[in-house]
Amino acid sequence: MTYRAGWIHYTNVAPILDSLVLPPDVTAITGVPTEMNDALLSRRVDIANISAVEFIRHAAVLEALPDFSVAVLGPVYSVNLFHTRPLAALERVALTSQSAMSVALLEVLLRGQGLSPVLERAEGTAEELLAAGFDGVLRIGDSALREWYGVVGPLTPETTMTSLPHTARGITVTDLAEAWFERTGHPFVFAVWAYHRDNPPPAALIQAMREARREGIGHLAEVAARHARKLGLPERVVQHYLWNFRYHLEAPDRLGLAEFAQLSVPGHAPLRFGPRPGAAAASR
Ligand SMILES: C=C(O[C@@H]1C=C(C(=O)O)C=C[C@H]1O)C(=O)O
Repeated sequence: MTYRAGWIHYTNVAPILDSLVLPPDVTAITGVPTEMNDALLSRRVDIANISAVEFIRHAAVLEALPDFSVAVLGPVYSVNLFHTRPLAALERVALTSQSAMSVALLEVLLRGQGLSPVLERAEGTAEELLAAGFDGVLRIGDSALREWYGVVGPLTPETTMTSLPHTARGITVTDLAEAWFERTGHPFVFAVWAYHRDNPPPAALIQAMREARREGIGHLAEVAARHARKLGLPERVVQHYLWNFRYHLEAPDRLGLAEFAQLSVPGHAPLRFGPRPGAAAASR
């Protein structure tokens, strides 16, 4: 039987997905996070890199690969709240319909500070929505990275990604993963590779994904150069953006995930992960 994968193919997963050679009998479709979340939950696909909050919400039926994540420790650059007033004064915030995870993170961060602006779904660029009367706009993925750089860039030979300002031209960019780090000291996990517990992926697919990730990370400069051209961003920006991700769901990432799970879905079912690489061989 064919095993169906659903990939969120933002630039941040390029180091895993770009060199992936699917084994025979595995097919793949692509889409934005909310589409892939739905596709997995309604079983239109069998495995997907989904918003981690959906994995938490459906922990009773889902399991995740033990060593794959889209996570960061500190800024992520592509999950941004663009705002024209201080956070405490926000009244009306536009949310993208592409995202589940970042919306949940924004809610946790706002609630943690006792803030409750009106949150509304609305599509458009940050500058369009700010001009349309929103005082905050949440954006994710490639367009958020581009818009961030458009507001706070350009890099000069003397500056680095981390030294760029947070405010320029009257717009402040709050990087939600950086805000999470400041609050918790932990990484933030945006996505995990999840599947229904009764339908785990074939070993050949997991193996192919691990090989693809090794290849991608080993050739990060080339991956970054290719995507920089597509995005219309300097290579330096995309290279920094990509090396900054944590793709292996390591112990610190799991800590961050568990902490977020407790805050966002109190009383959730235990989070389950498939066997770690080499676990079967080691226990024989
Ligand atoms: C960091 C990002 O992570 C993505 C954000 C997601 C979400 O907000 O629901 C889901 C999957 C992640 O790969 C990003 O795309 O900017």
